[in-house]
Amino acid sequence: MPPDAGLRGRLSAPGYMHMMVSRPEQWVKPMAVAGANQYTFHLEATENPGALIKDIRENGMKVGLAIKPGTTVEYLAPWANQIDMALVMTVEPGFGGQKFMDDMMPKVHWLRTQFPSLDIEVDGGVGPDTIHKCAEAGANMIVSGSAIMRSEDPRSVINLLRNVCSEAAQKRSLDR
Ligand SMILES: O=C(CO)[C@H](O)[C@H](O)COP(=O)(O)O
Repeated sequence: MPPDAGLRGRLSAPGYMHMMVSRPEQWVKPMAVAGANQYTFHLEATENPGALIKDIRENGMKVGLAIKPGTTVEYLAPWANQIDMALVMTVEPGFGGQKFMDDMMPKVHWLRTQFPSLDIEVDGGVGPDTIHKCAEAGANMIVSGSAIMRSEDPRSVINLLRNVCSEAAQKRSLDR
């Protein structure tokens, strides 16, 4: 998205930016100016996550922190109390249509156990066949591309994904 002032308020959904880029520091200001509400960067892409978190907040955005499949959740944990959302990638970043990695679910489960009120997102290969695993592990935000776009009934897929997540969240809150 090119830097363009004034998107905030004109977007029908929050402007959540997932920056799969190197040197994420350089896009904070342009995204804020463009109207982004949340800026998610990859832990692997910066040498100073603390400074970047501070900069994102000072630019009026919420903070998301993503980890690639090869990064263990212990690297994210020290930042968890300073962020709004943890993003566990369930494919290698790059392109849609890849196979969901089941073995990322222990990361989600661990984060949910340690940080009950943190937003936890999964991204990659999420659809009707995999959503139950994500929701049961504790994800409350999902990214789904192919499963929706390739469906003959995208609306029903979206509804299913939403319902599975909200039922799991409701169950968790009753169990607490
Ligand atoms: O950007 C991605 C990977 O880099 C996402 O995984 C992708 O956009 C979501 O698509 P899909 O549901 O097809 O995995």
